[in-house]
Amino acid sequence: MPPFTTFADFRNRLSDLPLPDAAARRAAEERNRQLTKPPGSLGRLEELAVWLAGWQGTARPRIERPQVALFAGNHGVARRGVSAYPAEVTAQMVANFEAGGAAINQLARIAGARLTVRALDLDRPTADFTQGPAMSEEECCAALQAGWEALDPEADLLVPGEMGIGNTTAAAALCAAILGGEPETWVGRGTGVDEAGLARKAEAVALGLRANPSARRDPLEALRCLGGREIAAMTGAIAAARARGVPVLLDGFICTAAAVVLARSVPGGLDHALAAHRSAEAAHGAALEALGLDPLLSLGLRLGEGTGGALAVAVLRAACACQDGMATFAEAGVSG
Ligand SMILES: O=C(O)c1ccc[n+]([C@@H]2O[C@H](COP(=O)([O-])O)[C@@H](O)[C@H]2O)c1
Ligand SMILES: Cc1cc2nc[nH]c2cc1C
Repeated sequence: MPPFTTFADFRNRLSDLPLPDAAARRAAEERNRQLTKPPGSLGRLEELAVWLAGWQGTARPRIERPQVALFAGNHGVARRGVSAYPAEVTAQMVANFEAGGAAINQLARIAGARLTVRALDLDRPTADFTQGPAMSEEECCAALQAGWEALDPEADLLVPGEMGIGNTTAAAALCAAILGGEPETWVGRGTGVDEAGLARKAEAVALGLRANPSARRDPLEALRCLGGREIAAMTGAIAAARARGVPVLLDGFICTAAAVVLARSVPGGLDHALAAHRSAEAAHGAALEALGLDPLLSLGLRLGEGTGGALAVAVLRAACACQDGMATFAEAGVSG
């Protein structure tokens, strides 16, 4: 397939989306009813098994090849004192991911997930969005395309992850433009900024909305004007997974902002996604609520990198193990 170079190409690629298999869902519900437990006693695990059954087209779904697709990008807005860390940390952490020394390397390993890392033009930060658009449509499409291509054709579950100093400010601006509300309600402590840093973040978001009036008109335009390359790449990867019917576990606030773009630009675009966790970033709960997503975990994480998503793979595996391995009442001779 040719790479998309316009937002229209991107939308076209998502015009005919697969639906979950209703017969497989019913078969999974039927099997679930026969397993040796009181109905509903495995709580959300039961819903997860049925949900996965729909996407995998089988009553006994399994997670065999999960992928954590990690993207890194640099942000012009980082020059405005909106992060507790300098922008060089983005590239330094990419080296750390490649050497196996970051949190996500450990969590992807114990999740049995393949970790792929894609750094996007780190020596060419996006433009400072308080002065005008962060990216051209061409640049934004190149990042969407990089994300689309990063999805492993053999993956049966995707966890998008990100690293980008300053990106909680970009994510806050995206949420404000697409979901509405005041800048102050969307900014949070990120990597750990103080009160003054928080005020600079709110100001940057307010200036960004003023400097980019087109951002409120269209979610992909918001992505171009206020987002960043790693955010656009996550949108592209989540979209590629949707086109292939591969389930997605969303990570923290920045990943959720990338998902907001897709949810609000393509009908049903996020039907294949669950929220892995609610991060400690103040506005993450509100962003999840706007998407109608109820997070699986809440562990106070605020790291990004796909860490919350990688942790939640174990929850999906647990749902599959029970659905597949439990005996039925008839098999076990247990009175139903
Ligand atoms: O995932 C989250 O909810 C999350 C919350 C706070 C910070 N982060 C990570 O921290 C970086 C952004 O923080 P900041 O303060 O530089 O905007 C970026 O690399 C994210 O992966 C991630
Ligand atoms: C050290 C460090 C690691 C990170 N991983 C994701 N975001 C990060 C931000 C910092 C500062």
